[in-house]
Amino acid sequence: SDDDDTPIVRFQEYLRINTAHPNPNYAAAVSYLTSQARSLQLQTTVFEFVQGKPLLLVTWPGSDPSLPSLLLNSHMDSVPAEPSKWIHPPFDAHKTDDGNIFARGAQDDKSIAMQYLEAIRLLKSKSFHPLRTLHLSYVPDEETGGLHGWQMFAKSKEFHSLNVGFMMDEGQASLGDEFRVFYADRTPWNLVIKAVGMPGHGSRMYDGGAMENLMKSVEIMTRFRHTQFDLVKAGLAAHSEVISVNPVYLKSGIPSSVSLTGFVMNVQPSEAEAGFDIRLPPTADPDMVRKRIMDEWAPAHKNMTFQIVEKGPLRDYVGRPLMTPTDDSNPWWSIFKQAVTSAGGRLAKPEILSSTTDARYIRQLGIPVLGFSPMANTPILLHDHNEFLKDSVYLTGIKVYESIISSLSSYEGNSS
Ligand code: MET
Ligand SMILES: [Zn+2]
Ligand SMILES: [Zn+2]
Repeated sequence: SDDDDTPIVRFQEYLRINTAHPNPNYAAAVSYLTSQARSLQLQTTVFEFVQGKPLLLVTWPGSDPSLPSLLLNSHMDSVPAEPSKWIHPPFDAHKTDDGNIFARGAQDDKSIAMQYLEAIRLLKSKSFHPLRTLHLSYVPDEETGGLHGWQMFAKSKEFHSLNVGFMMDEGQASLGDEFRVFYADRTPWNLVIKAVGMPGHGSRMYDGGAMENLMKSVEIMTRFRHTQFDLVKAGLAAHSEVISVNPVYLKSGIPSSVSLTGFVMNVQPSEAEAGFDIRLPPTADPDMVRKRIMDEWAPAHKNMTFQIVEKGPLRDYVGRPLMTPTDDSNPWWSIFKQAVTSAGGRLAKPEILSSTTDARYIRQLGIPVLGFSPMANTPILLHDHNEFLKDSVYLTGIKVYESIISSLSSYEGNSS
């Protein structure tokens, strides 16, 4: 019946596929999206740059395939959810009487994944034909940093052959009436620092233990963190404009029994480590941060070691910061803005995203990318408990993409 095949029901079906780490069910997601795309007579291709991590490309050929194409991206994976902390199970996609659909991924970013397809459905029902070819990409591994997803895709001849002129990726919900739009991200570094020191009896006070060495570093890092956070608190910078340094784990101590009463607590360990989520804005100087880590945060003369995993680029191949122009120098920006307006939407001032998306891998190639998830009047719940999206907000987003796709794909200009 009509009731069990509506845009909302299809959104719920996609949300019920558990693609949360550490075991995202990519096969089920690809299969569902493929069947949706085929039902719209779209072409589908699956790439598998890394075994078990498929990437689905959906294509709506334009009437002039020689023009640079458009790409709308979303990632299939989600961060984990703690079901016991949710008021509705995170993979039930339960819809409340007031229309809120609860699911991990409802905002980040399964909404846009399905809105793209629903917008195409509307356009096809109106016999719209794109001039430029439109691609949708459904990618793995975003939440872990994209090393097995977009990092590989962006380097591939398969991507190059798509001749992408402009791309859109995920954005973030907006508390107010205006949609938010992002022209840059911060780049993540994962930093692990390790300290070693003399082990000893738990009752002894001595200098240079591993825990002490680690904690001294953590103090120094905390001071740096405050210099950055103070700028934000004083209103001198946005979160996205400073370098964030946040501890995400501490690990040390003698592995021992589970019960506290039977727990050995009288050995000072000989090794201790801490992990940090660091985010660098596009204008940050990575060498300054590397130098600080070497000289102050994990200095070799204090027997400390460190490892940085740089999850993605900070600059494009010419050495410019990864920022997409949001002025008249970028025709895609003007078309996008006009398309949102003509769908009845309003845009907030363009921002840098304080978190990170796969867009950095595509901006590195010199291709303009805007981050956008049309969710106005919505609490920002990505990665949080009880992530939800209201049905009416979701449906409005489909109309917004209908306008965006129709405008962008009709653009005749020959600028890439
Ligand atoms: C660690 S790479 C980025 C993953 C995720 N989008 C985040 O911002 O945390
Ligand atoms: Zn996301
Ligand atoms: Zn996320």
